[in-house]
Amino acid sequence: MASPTRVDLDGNQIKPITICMIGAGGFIGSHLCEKILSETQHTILAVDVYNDKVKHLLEPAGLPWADRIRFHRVNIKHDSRLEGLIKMADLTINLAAICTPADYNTRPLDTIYSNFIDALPVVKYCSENGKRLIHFSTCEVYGKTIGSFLPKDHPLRQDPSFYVLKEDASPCIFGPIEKQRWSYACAKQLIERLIYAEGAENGLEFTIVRPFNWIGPRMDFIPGVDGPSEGVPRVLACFSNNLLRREPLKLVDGGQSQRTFVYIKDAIEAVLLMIENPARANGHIFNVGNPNNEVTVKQLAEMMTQVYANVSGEPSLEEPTIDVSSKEFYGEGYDDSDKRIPDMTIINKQLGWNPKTSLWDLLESTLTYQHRTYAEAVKQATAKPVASS
Ligand SMILES: NC(=O)c1ccc[n+]([C@@H]2O[C@H](COP(=O)([O-])OP(=O)(O)OC[C@H]3O[C@@H](n4cnc5c(N)ncnc54)[C@H](O)[C@@H]3O)[C@@H](O)[C@H]2O)c1
Ligand SMILES: O=C(O)[C@H]1O[C@H](OP(=O)(O)OP(=O)(O)OC[C@H]2O[C@@H](n3ccc(=O)[nH]c3=O)[C@H](O)[C@@H]2O)[C@H](O)[C@@H](O)[C@@H]1O
Repeated sequence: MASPTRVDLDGNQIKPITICMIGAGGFIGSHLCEKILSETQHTILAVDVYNDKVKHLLEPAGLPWADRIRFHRVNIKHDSRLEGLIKMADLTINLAAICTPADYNTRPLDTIYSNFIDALPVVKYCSENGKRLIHFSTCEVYGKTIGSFLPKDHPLRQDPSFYVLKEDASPCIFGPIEKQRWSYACAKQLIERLIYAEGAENGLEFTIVRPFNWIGPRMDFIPGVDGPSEGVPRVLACFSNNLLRREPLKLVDGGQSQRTFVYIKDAIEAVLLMIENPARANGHIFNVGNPNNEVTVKQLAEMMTQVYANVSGEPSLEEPTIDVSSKEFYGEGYDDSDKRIPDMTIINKQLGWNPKTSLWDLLESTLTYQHRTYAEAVKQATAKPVASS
């Protein structure tokens, strides 16, 4: 229930504000809308081209927050209503982006336009109208770790200063231009630099968020069920799809890359703290991740296989994984981040935030959701038609 007397981290009463949330219909946006509507009195102008993931917050009529959310079907590439919506709000949160790795090397132009060019007017309107901006960047701006350039058995690879990623100290290390995987990271880096410069030269009040593999219910789509059959979503949805269809999970280049996964509900707590503590969040770039949940992709596949067997009651396959080359899986121009451990000093100091949920627990609740939501639909989609006599 929304408490009428919410206070910020400094004990001041929080006044309800209006938030223009661009990309509100996506994975993160849908969780953020849910949180804001159920726990605060803020109002949301929800902007997206799709609303399937927030339908439950918009209908039926008479929901307790009905007068605090309005969906605007707007494509920010070409819609003159954008500036008006930003002007009506106190704060703009920009989540809109192409952000699935399968697109970075196959649709590099769309990726660069979406992550840089299309974000430009949002920054400009916020700056010109004196509005606060929370912009979603990515941990991919760090690229590869310094340690990855050392020989495999070099002892400095074990030294955290060679791999832990710090907002104010780590360099951004991308591959060559022909590795088009980096089109996304590079576009996100340039928009971060532009926002930072608007802050420095024109006084824009901004916060930049760098999410580190946030995962949970409603992430991406299951190919052939609520997304294109040939589509390649991010790893959680790829592996969920394999498990639902009882196919081996595909390990790209052996699944040796490492990731830290954070539960979406923990991460959303961090975003709410940023929204409600502008004095502590403005001018900062924040890593938001869970350094305690590190696994290789291969280990993730093994855990998901085990957890899914528990939640579905179906035994796992005898050979639950297969190796595929990145060229076969993603095509020419793919490259990978080797390891992603977020340094948590800044977010901890400014907002006192720490993630709580273990990888095992977050996989249990997420795969329970995947099973309940998709198992029947996948069964129907894969059922062989009965031969007519
Ligand atoms: N999920 C993560 O762990 C993660 C990690 C790093 C960065 N991010 C960043 O966070 C943001 C949100 O990610 P997500 O996981 O929710 O992705 P998502 O794809 O689920 O959501 C993005 C939403 O933006 C909308 N959108 C895209 N272009 C638009 C346009 N031109 N006009 C209007 N709406 C448009 C899409 O329809 C979609 O609903 C992105 O900027 C992404 O780069 C996410
Ligand atoms: O979530 C994030 O923090 C960021 O990272 C993601 O990038 P990445 O982690 O590489 O994307 P995933 O699709 O989640 O892949 C993770 C790893 O699993 C591997 N993978 C993926 C899918 C699959 O079926 N098998 C497989 O081995 C990939 O090659 C990669 O090494 C995306 O770029 C963004 O959504 C986001 O900016």
